[in-house]
Amino acid sequence: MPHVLVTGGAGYIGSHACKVLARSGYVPVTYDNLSTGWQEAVQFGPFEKGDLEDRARLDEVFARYAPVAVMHFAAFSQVGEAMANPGKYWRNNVCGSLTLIEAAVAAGCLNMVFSSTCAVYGDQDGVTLDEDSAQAPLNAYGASKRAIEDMLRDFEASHGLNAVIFRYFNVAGADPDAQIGENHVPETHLIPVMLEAIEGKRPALTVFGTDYDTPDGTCIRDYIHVMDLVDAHVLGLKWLEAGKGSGVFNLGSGTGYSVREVIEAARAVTGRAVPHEQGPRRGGDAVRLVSGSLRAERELGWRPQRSDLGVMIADAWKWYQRGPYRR
Ligand SMILES: NC(=O)c1ccc[n+]([C@@H]2O[C@H](COP(=O)([O-])OP(=O)(O)OC[C@H]3O[C@@H](n4cnc5c(N)ncnc54)[C@H](O)[C@@H]3O)[C@@H](O)[C@H]2O)c1
Ligand SMILES: O=c1ccn([C@@H]2O[C@H](COP(=O)(O)OP(=O)(O)O[C@H]3O[C@H](CO)[C@H](O)[C@H](O)[C@H]3O)[C@@H](O)[C@H]2O)c(=O)[nH]1
Repeated sequence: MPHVLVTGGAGYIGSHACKVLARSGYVPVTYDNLSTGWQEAVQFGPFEKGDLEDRARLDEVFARYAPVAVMHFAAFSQVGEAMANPGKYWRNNVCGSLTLIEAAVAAGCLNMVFSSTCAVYGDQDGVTLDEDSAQAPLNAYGASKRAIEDMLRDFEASHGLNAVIFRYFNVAGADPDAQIGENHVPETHLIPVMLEAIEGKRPALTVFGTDYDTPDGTCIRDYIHVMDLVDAHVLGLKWLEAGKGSGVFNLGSGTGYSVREVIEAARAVTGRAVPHEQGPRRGGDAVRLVSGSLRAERELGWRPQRSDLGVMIADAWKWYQRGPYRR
């Protein structure tokens, strides 16, 4: 069976990708330094511990498995942390990706699926975003991802590297079997933070800003189920294997929900109130990020199945109740 090198395969999205790759006839080889990931999440193929910046280790792993492609998830990805410590983001995300890309090209592995983000767009004043929207990242995280996109284009021009770039909106939910799920320490993402507040693991959810120019004053995001997202990755891999070249695709549901609407949906799904309080705006947050593109559906044949807000929260809740991985 063909091998796929999955950087960040011990993390939230990467581990779900490994599950879907394994059932699609590939052997996912996880390459991860466990900085934010979990060895317990690596259940669907071999694990190679290593850092993106360790070129010798990468060369060894490419030589050992001769992967047909790389799925590159490994990165730091918290907006708040990127505002406080931009150097950490430029070094890990950009320098790490450069080392990986050079190693892939040297090994003759010229297909890459890359995790980018809607944070490359920044705030576009209430516009729904398609792949050609202007880019103005508001933080070092989004800027680091935009730089990697540029890097991939340069390596395509000079070395024939083909890249499918996916710009994710807000990824949510968990494996419906609850075998794997989202587990960040500390957790910063809205839905798992809400579930922690419901369970009393934190006193309350702080709503970051209630004075935005939106119908209820809170930020609007487009949530996409992690299983739908990783299904798109397998389609992207097949696109590359079919020799269709590089492409950029938004991955979102096209529907925006405010923070208050997500809180209400969590109450409806769990039957429990979400303890919450109003707080100041969080630096680096865009007001509204919603995908306005059907390119992935049109060109890849992608059909999201589980990206209803209630289903995403129900799957995250089921995983949360099973009990997350522990350090
Ligand atoms: N979660 C979201 O909503 C979201 C949205 C847009 C984009 N993304 C992107 O998706 C990707 C995966 O995000 P996630 O939520 O699964 O994050 P995660 O933190 O759960 O997973 C990232 C994984 O990468 C590993 N890693 C980080 N730096 C590494 C390095 N230098 N060498 C080796 N391994 C390293 C971590 O240990 C972790 O297992 C990231 O690139 C992120 O920017 C996520
Ligand atoms: O405790 C919290 C956590 C979040 N929020 C709000 O909930 C919304 C979603 O916040 P998340 O932290 O869950 O997600 P982000 O939109 O900040 O970030 C996500 O989208 C980004 C693009 O903007 C990046 O791609 C990032 O990796 C991905 O997690 C935001 O309006 C945020 O202000 C709160 O009010 N309280």
